[in-house]
Amino acid sequence: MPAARANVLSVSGLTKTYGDVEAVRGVDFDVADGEVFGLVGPNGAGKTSTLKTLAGLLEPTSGDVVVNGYDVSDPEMRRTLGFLPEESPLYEDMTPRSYLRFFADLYDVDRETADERIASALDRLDLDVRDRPVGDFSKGMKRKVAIARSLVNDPEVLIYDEPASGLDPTTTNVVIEFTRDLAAQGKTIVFSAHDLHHVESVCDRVAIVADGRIAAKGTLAEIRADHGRVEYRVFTDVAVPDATEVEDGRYRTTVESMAGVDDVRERARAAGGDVVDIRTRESTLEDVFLAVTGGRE
Ligand SMILES: Nc1ncnc2c1ncn2[C@@H]1O[C@H](COP(=O)(O)OP(=O)(O)OP(=O)(O)O)[C@@H](O)[C@H]1O
Repeated sequence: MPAARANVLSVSGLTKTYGDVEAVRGVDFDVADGEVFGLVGPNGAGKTSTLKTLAGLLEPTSGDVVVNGYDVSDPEMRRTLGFLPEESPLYEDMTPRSYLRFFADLYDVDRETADERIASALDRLDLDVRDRPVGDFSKGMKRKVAIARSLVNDPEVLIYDEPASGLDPTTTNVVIEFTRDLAAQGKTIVFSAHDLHHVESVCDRVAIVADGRIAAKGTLAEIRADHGRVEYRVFTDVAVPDATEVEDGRYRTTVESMAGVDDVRERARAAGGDVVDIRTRESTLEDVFLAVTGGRE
């Protein structure tokens, strides 16, 4: 059995309130070294508040957040992580190169190392235009510059708030592939997303957040086992109670257990027909998401 990886990030009993609004109401999770952890949830669930707290930009109302061995209130902690905010305003007059050099200087990265990191990130993100002001850039190009910015200090931990939201499909793919690359290099990544397919394709573990709480958490297999269910679609050649006619003379009944399948078979035989096909369907992450969040998008 491989040795357990150390936790790089640990959140316990986190709450965040804004006046009367309880945005985060007791969130707990740990993220191991090199793991990709996804937060998904409907609008207003508390994802951004949680991520900004992890990045040291918001003070928790209560609870403990430890990143890379630092309490989140320790300014040193911020040097060890890279944060990509949901909206990242850039200095519009600067070129990507001058903008990214400016941030590298803030982290005391020497010029040669900074230029190597900047070129490598922009190459991998497919951003060729480097000498025009960022103000002329499309949303996708600006997002790539913001992603490169999160890497200038070569952080171990990356906190990305909806890295691919609002981007066209090509740019989305570049960003998702890039996130995968970072994971393959061993970075620890916590990110939020609306698109469940991104989460499914990139994350080792996921938390589904609703109303400031974690409604489900674990690997996709664990979440499915805890919250999902198996459906059996039983096809018969005669009508049985509760069946839907799917084509001429072929009926479908959906049940949730083998006993249910047997029941349909008995009824079909009693009606002079039989079961002609059975298909099983396991819950997808989307089914679980809709079930645990009460169907909110
Ligand atoms: N600065 C603030 N002042 C007051 N309320 C806030 C503030 N920031 C967030 N909220 C409220 O806190 C709740 C959680 O917001 P948050 O942005 O953390 O959710 P989210 O899951 O990231 O949503 P989205 O997917 O829409 O970005 C919402 O009800 C939001 O209106």
